[in-house]
Amino acid sequence: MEMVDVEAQSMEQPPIPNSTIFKKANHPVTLKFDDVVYKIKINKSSSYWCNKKEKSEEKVILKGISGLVLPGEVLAMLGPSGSGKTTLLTALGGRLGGKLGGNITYNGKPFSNKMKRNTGFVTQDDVMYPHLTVTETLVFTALLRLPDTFTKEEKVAQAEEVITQLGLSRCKNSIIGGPFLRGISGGERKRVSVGQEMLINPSLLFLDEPTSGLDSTTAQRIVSTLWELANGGRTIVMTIHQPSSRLFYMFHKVLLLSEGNPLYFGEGSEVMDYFSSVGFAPSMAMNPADFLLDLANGVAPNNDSRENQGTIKQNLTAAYKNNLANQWKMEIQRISDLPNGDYEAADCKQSGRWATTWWQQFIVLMKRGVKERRHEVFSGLKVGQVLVVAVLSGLLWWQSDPNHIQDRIGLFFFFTGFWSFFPLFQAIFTFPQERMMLEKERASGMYRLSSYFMSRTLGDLPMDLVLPTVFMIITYWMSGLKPNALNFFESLFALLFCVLVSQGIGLALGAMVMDQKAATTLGSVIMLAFLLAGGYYVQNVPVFIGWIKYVSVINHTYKLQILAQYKSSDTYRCNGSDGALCSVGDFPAIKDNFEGVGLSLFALVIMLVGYRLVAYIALMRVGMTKK
Ligand SMILES: Nc1ncnc2c1ncn2[C@@H]1O[C@H](COP(=O)(O)OP(=O)(O)OP(=O)(O)O)[C@@H](O)[C@H]1O
Repeated sequence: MEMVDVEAQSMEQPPIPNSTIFKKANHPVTLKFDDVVYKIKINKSSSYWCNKKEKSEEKVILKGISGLVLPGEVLAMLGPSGSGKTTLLTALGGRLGGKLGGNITYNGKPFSNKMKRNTGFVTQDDVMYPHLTVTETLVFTALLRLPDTFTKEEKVAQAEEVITQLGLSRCKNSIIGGPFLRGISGGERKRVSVGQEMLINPSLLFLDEPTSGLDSTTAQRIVSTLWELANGGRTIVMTIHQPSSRLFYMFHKVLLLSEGNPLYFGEGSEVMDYFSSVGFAPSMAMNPADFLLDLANGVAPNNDSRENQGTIKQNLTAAYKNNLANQWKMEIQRISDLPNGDYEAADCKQSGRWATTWWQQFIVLMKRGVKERRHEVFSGLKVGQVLVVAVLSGLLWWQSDPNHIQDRIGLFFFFTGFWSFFPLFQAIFTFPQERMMLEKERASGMYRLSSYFMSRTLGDLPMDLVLPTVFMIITYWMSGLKPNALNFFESLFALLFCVLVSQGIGLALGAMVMDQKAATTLGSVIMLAFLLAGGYYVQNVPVFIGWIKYVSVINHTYKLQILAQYKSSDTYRCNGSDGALCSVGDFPAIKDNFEGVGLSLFALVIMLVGYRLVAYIALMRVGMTKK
């Protein structure tokens, strides 16, 4: 109920007439697509029962689609589920790689980075950070996507203007929300998604099902907004499932698809006449969109027997080829492309592929990350967990006797184990959780991967290092380890090294696997192997498996922890407090740890950099699109 009220209230807002956002398009685009064919290879699943082998097969998703959209026009692509609408939209938006045939041009040129900056793409899922407010979402997008020719104040003003124009003023300070977090309504969220693209004032705008899941009034408002945008000389292409007749008549052009075949392309207002002319007139007055979807499903008026459905689709495909295909091919040839001169010239000034500098991207992404994750980083649960473990271990080892070497090395091993597992499992979710956002933003060329990577890995670092430091202060002094600043800082240094390397392993696993469940399973197996080879449980390892200890972060940091407290020449009373003095260097469980310190430090440095490099390389495949 509350949702409806907010929606209704925001709809009452009148548009501002002198808006720059709704003014004319900067660089109008004529979009032509001729005979677009898209094929994919699919692995035909083998039959379990017949024990057949797996075969790969080519599937044709788009079977020769042509069309033309001029500046000022809205093209709606209709068709049943699976007919190829999203695939075609993605192809036209320059985001589809693979076997794409045919010819797609934008003012006579293929898709380029320049065109990318002039293109908005609103995906079906509204991928946004749930904890940011509407204003924060749009301002951060403006700061990243608008070029440096705008000042920071102008970018913020542009975001404010989009908020007003899209009727979002009443919810501008509300959070976006997500599956488990109540935020703005679905219609408002969709408008924020559109707003993110509007910020760059694109002349070409693609939208995948912008009205799905919305009530007809909200859908009407969104399509009206798009219609107004088209009026300013923009070229708008959208997919839509089942528009009401009110909406249908707002589309300048309509493309009807069925199983990848075009059944109609042309003026929306002429579609009913066309189908009547080829023998398919509705038997009663009905919403044209319903009628078209029936036809695309092979359901003709007064004839819905299943056997005829295939034949009807074939007839409609043939009718399109005979009546419309050539006509549109000629039209595509006839319509001359808009000159690109001023656009190219303007673009030359904005050199390079990115709207902003590396440093600006880094700073904005860092600020956005801190805002989005403030609740997570300062989570009471996380801090509480660390404090409880610190106090508990401090109590268990309370003022431990220095002569009880076995107890003490147990404590060092516990430090190391806990601070390997904890940061690894925190870091492992980082990239799988952000995958959709990264894909969306990288596809629209918002920032470099390196600036994102650095901001994401450095952003939480202070807090990531504060927690182990607090842990060490509590446990170190409670357990009565050497009361000396040098020893304390050496132990702390070893612990922080362990945290950073384990974090790197988590980041790399998450980025490589990109699946939270699989990554955690893999992470626990790897860490368990490192723990077992850590040098505490077993010292006499068979040679063929002994190499594990060289790659075990736990083994190297455990060694540093021991060295922070003991020298091999130190002595202890080996038979209780009155016993004889023995050398620590001879203590069986640690005697091997007094050698190879340099090697351990070197191995840790390599791991510190190496795992992050692996994570970076693994991320390079995310958001890779055709250019
Ligand atoms: N990468 C892929 N692998 C396998 N099948 C694919 C792939 N991409 C597309 N398809 C298939 O291509 C067809 C068209 O998909 P597409 O998503 O374009 O349809 P759609 O008309 O947008 O459907 P919907 O309205 O349900 O979103 C579907 O049968 C889909 O399963």
